[in-house]
Amino acid sequence: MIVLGSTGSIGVNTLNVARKFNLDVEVLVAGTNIKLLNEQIKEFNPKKVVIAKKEHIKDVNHQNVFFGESAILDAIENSNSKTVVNALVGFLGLKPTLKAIKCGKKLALANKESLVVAGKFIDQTNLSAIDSEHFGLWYLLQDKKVDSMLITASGGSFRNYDLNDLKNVSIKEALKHPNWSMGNKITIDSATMTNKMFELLEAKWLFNTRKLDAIIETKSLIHALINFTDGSTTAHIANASMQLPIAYAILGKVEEPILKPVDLLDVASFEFKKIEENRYPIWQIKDEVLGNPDLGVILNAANEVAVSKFLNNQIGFLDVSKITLDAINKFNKPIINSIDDIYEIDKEVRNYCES
Ligand SMILES: NC(=O)C1=CN([C@@H]2O[C@H](COP(=O)(O)OP(=O)(O)OC[C@H]3O[C@@H](n4cnc5c(N)ncnc54)[C@H](OP(=O)(O)O)[C@@H]3O)[C@@H](O)[C@H]2O)C=CC1
Ligand SMILES: CC(=O)[C@@H](O)[C@H](O)COP(=O)(O)O
Ligand SMILES: [Mn+2]
Repeated sequence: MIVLGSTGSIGVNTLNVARKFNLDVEVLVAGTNIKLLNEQIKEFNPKKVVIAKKEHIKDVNHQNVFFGESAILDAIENSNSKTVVNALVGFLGLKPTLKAIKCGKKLALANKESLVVAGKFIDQTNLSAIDSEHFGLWYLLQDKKVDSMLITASGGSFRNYDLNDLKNVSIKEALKHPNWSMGNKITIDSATMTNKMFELLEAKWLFNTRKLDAIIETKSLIHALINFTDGSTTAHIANASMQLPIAYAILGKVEEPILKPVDLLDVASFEFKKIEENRYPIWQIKDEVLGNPDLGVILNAANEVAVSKFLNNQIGFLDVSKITLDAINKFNKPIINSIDDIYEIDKEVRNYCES
């Protein structure tokens, strides 16, 4: 298989699954963590490696190293592998998603931004999503009439902070997720609840319904619930590890043990909470965004600019949601008829939010 983003949180978990099931790794794609990449090269012996920057090529212990976006696309096109795992973060993942689909590859898609911005143009015939909540929904779906679907949120790094303190929180505090170990960008998305907004859009495209909502479950052990028309509700419960969703997305069927089952006596109790708009201002636009999923490209572009500014110490935590809400207010009627429209609007929104 090809692993895009092999040095990230999902990438490393993907290679853990590859090790466990003895899967062949033909191409590794990484950004700037060359030390970890070199360890991965040594263990998995890929035929080709792609990195972000030309100046790092000399540090990579491999004969066949390329760099940049077009090299990622070429690597997908010229590979023998049937499966591509896209664990890149952000808008950068969209072109590789489209290329993998065009080349007829099976796509294990962690890069949720691809669906957020371009869900209506993404052919899902050979696609499996790598996201704990959507894996949960997929696992729960059975041949019964579904009324609605619920995904859960942890509440993020600041779920217990006094609201008055949110103005001055540090980057270090924001990166302390209560339950999951993930990359920086998604950890901030989780703290603002934008990750859950993305996941509602992701679910809309994956399951073709708008009867969707999210609630907080503080232990991240219940990932998804389905309300069936008959009045029953089922819940997907699993320990917080991405190895289960990744294994299913790559292998389709898994009969070996992957995780230890949750010990409910040990857990003792669950706590559920409403997602409040005063703590998570982004939640004000939930219905608007679900009602018009084309807003996903605006939401994503503004959020990427804002999160990057926050992580570079240029703005405060509360400004992240402010920038995103302002962009949604400004670009509230996007006209999107093609993938090219998406690249154009993405650029326009980024320019607006940067200025
Ligand atoms: N982490 C999780 O548990 C979950 C993540 N997701 C989604 O999966 C995706 C990945 O998340 P996560 O693994 O946490 O993110 P990380 O930040 O941990 O990893 C991102 C990966 O992309 C690589 N990368 C970044 N920029 C470039 C570039 N220009 N060229 C090539 N490679 C690049 C990074 O390389 P390097 O580090 O070497 O610079 C790294 O390997 C996101 O879309 C996220 O929303 C979804 C559900 C759960
Ligand atoms: C592991 C995973 O799927 C993440 O998307 C996770 O859900 C993020 O945590 P939050 O529930 O805090 O957004
Ligand atoms: Mn998730």
